[in-house]
Amino acid sequence: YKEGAPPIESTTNNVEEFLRLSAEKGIDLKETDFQRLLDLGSGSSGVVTKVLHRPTKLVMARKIIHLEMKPTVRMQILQELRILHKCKSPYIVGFYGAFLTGNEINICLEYMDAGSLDYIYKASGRIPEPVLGKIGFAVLEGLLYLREAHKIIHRVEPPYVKPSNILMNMNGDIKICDFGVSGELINSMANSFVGTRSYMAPERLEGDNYSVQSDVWSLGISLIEMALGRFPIPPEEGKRSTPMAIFELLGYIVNGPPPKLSDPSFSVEFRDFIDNCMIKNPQLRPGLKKLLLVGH
Ligand SMILES: CCOC(=O)c1ccc2n[nH]cc2c1
Repeated sequence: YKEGAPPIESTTNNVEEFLRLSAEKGIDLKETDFQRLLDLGSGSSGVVTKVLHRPTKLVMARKIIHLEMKPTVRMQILQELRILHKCKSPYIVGFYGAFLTGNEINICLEYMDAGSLDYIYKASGRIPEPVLGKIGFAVLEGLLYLREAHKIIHRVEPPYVKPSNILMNMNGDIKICDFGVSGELINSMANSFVGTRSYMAPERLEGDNYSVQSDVWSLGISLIEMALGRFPIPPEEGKRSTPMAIFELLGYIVNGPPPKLSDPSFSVEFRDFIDNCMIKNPQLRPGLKKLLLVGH
């Protein structure tokens, strides 16, 4: 980077560039080096802001998680987040590093300038099948990478595969973020966890032990949501006078038929792919590798 050069927006090798620079010049991330540029939203796990890291002129997404926690837990969380330095995949949002400010954990991530897919589908109406195919492929590859390369299976809750956790940039890259690498972070957030258990697979809602297949269910219901432009439970929104309450919705997921993409404007192959993701019995639901084969 050169003094006075424009901020470096999102290109996929930013993280390597940053890590080279920071190693070379001994730069470590600290609060005073950041300039806030724009609020990106607050997800289930924290407030995210577009920031400029002045020393490297890199634009980043900084996620701030406020946690009242004992110093030992804080150090444990930072230690666990270091795993993210090793997560290098075209399907996983890049990680620049993390640091503490008071009672907050600051996680600095690759900035994805097209935003999250829940924002995108809400802005564009529905997402066309060819794009949904790319999304499905990217998420499956990302999950497979996390599981194979780092033995990270998504921990208990919240479900990580949902449209707000799938990000896109103007290069057309699709990456997942917010996967549960830090057990302590998840535990600390568990009681402050609010929101969308509705992406959770029926077996998880019934408290069965975690199965990796649960992410497949979450992917399926996310793809239907992006295909239809609305969360697919209850099936026909129009027929109801009142919106379904969350406990009714969870009961429906556990006891009702699985959501289906029956719209004939989608190919038979895609609808079969979705039906496979939405098989209620996790033993019968296909795994990541099988679905990646189906996809081709
Ligand atoms: C509201 C939840 O948004 C996020 O978690 C998040 C994470 C990394 C990002 N890079 N660019 C945009 C991002 C957004």
